[in-house]
Amino acid sequence: MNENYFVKTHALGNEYLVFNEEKTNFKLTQKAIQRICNVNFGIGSDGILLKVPSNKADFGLRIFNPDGSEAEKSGNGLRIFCKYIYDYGFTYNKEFSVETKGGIVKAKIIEISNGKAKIISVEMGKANFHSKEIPTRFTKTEVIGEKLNIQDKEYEINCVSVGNPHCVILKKELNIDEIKQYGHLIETNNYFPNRINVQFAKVLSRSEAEILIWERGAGFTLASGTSSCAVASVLRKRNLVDNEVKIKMPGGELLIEIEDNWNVKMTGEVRQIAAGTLSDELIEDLNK
Ligand SMILES: N[C@H](CCC[C@H](N)C(=O)O)C(=O)O
Repeated sequence: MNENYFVKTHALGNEYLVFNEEKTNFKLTQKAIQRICNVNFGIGSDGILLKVPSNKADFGLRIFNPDGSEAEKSGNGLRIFCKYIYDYGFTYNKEFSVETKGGIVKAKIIEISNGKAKIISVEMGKANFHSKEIPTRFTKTEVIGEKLNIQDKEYEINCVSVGNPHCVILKKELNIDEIKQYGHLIETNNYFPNRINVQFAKVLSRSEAEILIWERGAGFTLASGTSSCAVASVLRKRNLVDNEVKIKMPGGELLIEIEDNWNVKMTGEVRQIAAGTLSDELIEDLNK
């Protein structure tokens, strides 16, 4: 593998660039991440995944949002990373563990097509509703059905961590303009010290929900794995769904399974878009 080699892969239209820390000769500073993720001055991406060493799991992963902030976890990012690990021969096993800042997860390659991983499932860990641990500044132990005023709107919010923080709002109808207008205001609201990912969710049945996503540090995205896990957990907590929930997003669908002890499992597709090498000129600019 060349120096500064990257792979660009999408999971339901949520795209990430994967780099191997051992093979990069530039520093992934906040400015470098913003530049690489910018479609005009860089490659363009919803985030960056960096393969790093781990002494607790088979592989280590760091996840960066396009604004340069670091995320504890990413569901689509994890499936994309696992595909990279399998496709590029870092392991021949179909099951392995990955350490993220938001905990260690177990991944399983479920379907292989032409020798490449296509469907992957990840045991994402436990959904955590404890408001301080999410974290939120609400004084109640759990933030389920709490009121949050944002300008002219009064939202009823439900907060959960699946390794990273989420704020789920149940809706009768989903409106893209509304999440684009209010998403950032909720993300950066004073109640959320580490900012927060935001979802609007419409329940379709006991086994299906449709969602829109506003991601912390990224904005409106077509799909999000941890968002799907967060919504399914909140809907289960409110007893609006059963243990298996199909989450429909603008970019596609994920299957989320919630065990009675709040262990969350996510299964879905991943497809590679391109692979290549960053140019010397870009590296020169990144190292400036
Ligand atoms: N923006 C998220 C990380 C990416 C999550 C998303 N892309 C996913 O698939 O889970 C955060 O700051 O927590």
